[in-house]
Amino acid sequence: MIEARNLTKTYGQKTAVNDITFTVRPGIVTGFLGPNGAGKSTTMRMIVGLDRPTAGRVTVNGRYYAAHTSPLSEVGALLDAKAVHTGRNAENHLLALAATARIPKRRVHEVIELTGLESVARKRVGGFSLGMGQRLGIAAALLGDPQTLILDEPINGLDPEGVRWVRSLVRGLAAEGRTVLLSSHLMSEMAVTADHLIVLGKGRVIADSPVADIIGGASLVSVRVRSPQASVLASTLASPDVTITHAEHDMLTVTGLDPRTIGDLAARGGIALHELTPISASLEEAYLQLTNDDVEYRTGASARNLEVSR
Ligand SMILES: Nc1ncnc2c1ncn2[C@@H]1O[C@H](COP(=O)(O)OP(=O)(O)OP(=O)(O)O)[C@@H](O)[C@H]1O
Repeated sequence: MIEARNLTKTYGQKTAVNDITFTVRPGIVTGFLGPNGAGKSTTMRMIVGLDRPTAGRVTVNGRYYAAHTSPLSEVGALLDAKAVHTGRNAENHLLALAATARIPKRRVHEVIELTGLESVARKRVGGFSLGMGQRLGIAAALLGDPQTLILDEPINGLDPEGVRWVRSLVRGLAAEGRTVLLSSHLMSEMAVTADHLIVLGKGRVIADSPVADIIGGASLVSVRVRSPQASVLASTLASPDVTITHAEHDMLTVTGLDPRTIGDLAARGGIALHELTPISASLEEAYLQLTNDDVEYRTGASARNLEVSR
């Protein structure tokens, strides 16, 4: 369990993390989200003692990271996959890490196998692709067989097979009762990997809820309506705040009215309905609604008009 209480970090005038309190529980995957610069990496670094809080505290299983007798066996972290000695080969990198933490050599070979690095284990890390570097970072995080895992953008650079592998790995680790904190900007992946989300915005916690609640809390995106009199229905529903797309000859997609109002207006006009389906928001849409006021670095209006899949 990771417990942050009134955790704050300032760099000069900049408040990167602003008085945040949260608990990351064992047995589930907790996603850590937020726009660029929201404070996720700073928080993760404070959890593993790489940054000292300006105020407040964060503990893992009731103790500060540094107070654990064998920190690598308590907490495994992937924070910056590039932070390795590029001249070493992967196996030697892991052997060196294992030696400092009195972890047996056998475990190095286990994590190499677990992360699919067998064929490149004797290759220089400097020549690794982004994806292989990520796998090596995950191997290092797993080395001490820790109860708690903190993975900052672990799927960055991974191919679809690698992404799926990380998903089943973290879900498996959580199912074993471990605590897993995972950050990613890929919402579609978070939606299928995480059970719970903590969302930061400008250094504050703006949501701390199960994934389903965050999606459920977003406003309805649209309603799919089928009617043999679709054109008549479209004129009945038309108003300045309503957008209607005539997708197929008998199907409309309506934005700006809820299903009940559409049903009532159709009944009043004597129009038969064959389907009335609310289309709920995807996690990406829910996330964008949630963080709308907390985006520090905006790319322009087009960033809000992402084509989303559901
Ligand atoms: N060492 C530092 N010195 C000064 N400012 C810093 C330092 N580290 C982080 N910051 C600032 O603190 C804020 C939070 O940064 P942080 O890297 O924690 O955000 P993040 O949520 O991880 O972002 P991203 O998604 O881009 O990785 C940013 O405004 C960043 O510029």
